Amino acid sequence: MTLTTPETGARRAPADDPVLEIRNLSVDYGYDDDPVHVLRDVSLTLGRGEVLGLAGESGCGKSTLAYAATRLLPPPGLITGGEVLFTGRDGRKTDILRLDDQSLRESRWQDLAIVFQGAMNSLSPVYRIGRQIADGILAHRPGMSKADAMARAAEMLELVGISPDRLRSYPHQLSGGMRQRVMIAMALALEPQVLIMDEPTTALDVVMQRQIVEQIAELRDRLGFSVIFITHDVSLLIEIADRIAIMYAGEIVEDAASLDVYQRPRHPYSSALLHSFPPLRGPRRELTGIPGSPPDLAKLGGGCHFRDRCAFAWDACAALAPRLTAPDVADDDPRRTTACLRHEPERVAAAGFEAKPVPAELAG
Ligand SMILES: Nc1ncnc2c1ncn2[C@@H]1O[C@H](COP(=O)(O)OP(=O)(O)OP(=O)(O)O)[C@@H](O)[C@H]1O
Repeated sequence: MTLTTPETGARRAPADDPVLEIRNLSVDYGYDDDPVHVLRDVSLTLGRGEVLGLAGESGCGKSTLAYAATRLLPPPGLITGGEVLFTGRDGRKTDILRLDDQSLRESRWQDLAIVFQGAMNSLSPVYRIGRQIADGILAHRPGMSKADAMARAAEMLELVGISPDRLRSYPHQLSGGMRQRVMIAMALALEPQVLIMDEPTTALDVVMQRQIVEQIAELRDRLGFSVIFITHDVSLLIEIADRIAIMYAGEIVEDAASLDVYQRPRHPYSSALLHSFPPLRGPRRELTGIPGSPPDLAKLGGGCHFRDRCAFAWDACAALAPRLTAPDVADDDPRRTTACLRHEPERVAAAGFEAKPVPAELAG
């Protein structure tokens, strides 16, 4: 699989032409006096044509981010701050969080489409899939004839590698992998510029996962849309993503080019996560897992939230919250960021703690 642009064959430069900018997004769950701050000041930029992977253990807030950024967050979730700026093909920026209902309905699926976890189970069992895809198209293109919508549905099925004969199939006549492809076909039918995929392959076996990931990469190369691909399996992201953001306890802790995350992780959590999943290809890595479990977001204190599970933590980590900064490693890509006090020696020293060097494992 290639991570190349169709026009130039060059690897994409990250985010110098942003299509989606999530800035300081914060989300609480609960309306009472003691809500849980699930996302805190999360910022992420998706470049045009880029595949951005978002990885982290279960419960770190990946789905919350996807739902909040698309204004699909169900109660008791509440967006408490931030912006989600979408840049259209004409260069105009709109803040999705501030769109009125009508504009939001128009924007959804046309600008930004979503395939959620278990989406394949949301197909109606009583209608043939051709009708379901065509209905989705007609909801946004009321002037289109039914025949044209059905022709478009056939075209979309072909695009995701399903024979148009299957237009007349009911969902139960398709395998799980085919149903998930139907959902991808539906999401792409209105030619959105951004596709958000939340664990789109988790329910599928490894072979099917791989086929679907390869297909998304191929479609992206062909059609030029941008993707946020969410998964807990960072190895899968190495296969598809140009850039990877690693989330932990509701915050981004590392954001870098995919190969940099894979070969040169700078955050102890990224490194630990890489050692939790077998790579899909390439040399085998020792699988060590991550000791302990993620913190309860309702009981987060100060300092670094990963410190109890981190092999490199020291007393500064209990007192200071790390900030996303350029890693303290010579010759690193200046655009990459990580949130670990090992990379903030001056701040640590200024706060009166001993500054510790970046360990060799995180400086390679
Ligand atoms: N409806 C809700 N009410 C209260 N807390 C919630 C609700 N939904 C999610 N949460 C909490 O928000 C946090 C983030 O959940 P979220 O589903 O976004 O994480 P995730 O990283 O996508 O996990 P997974 O990979 O399991 O989907 C979790 O700690 C979860 O307990």
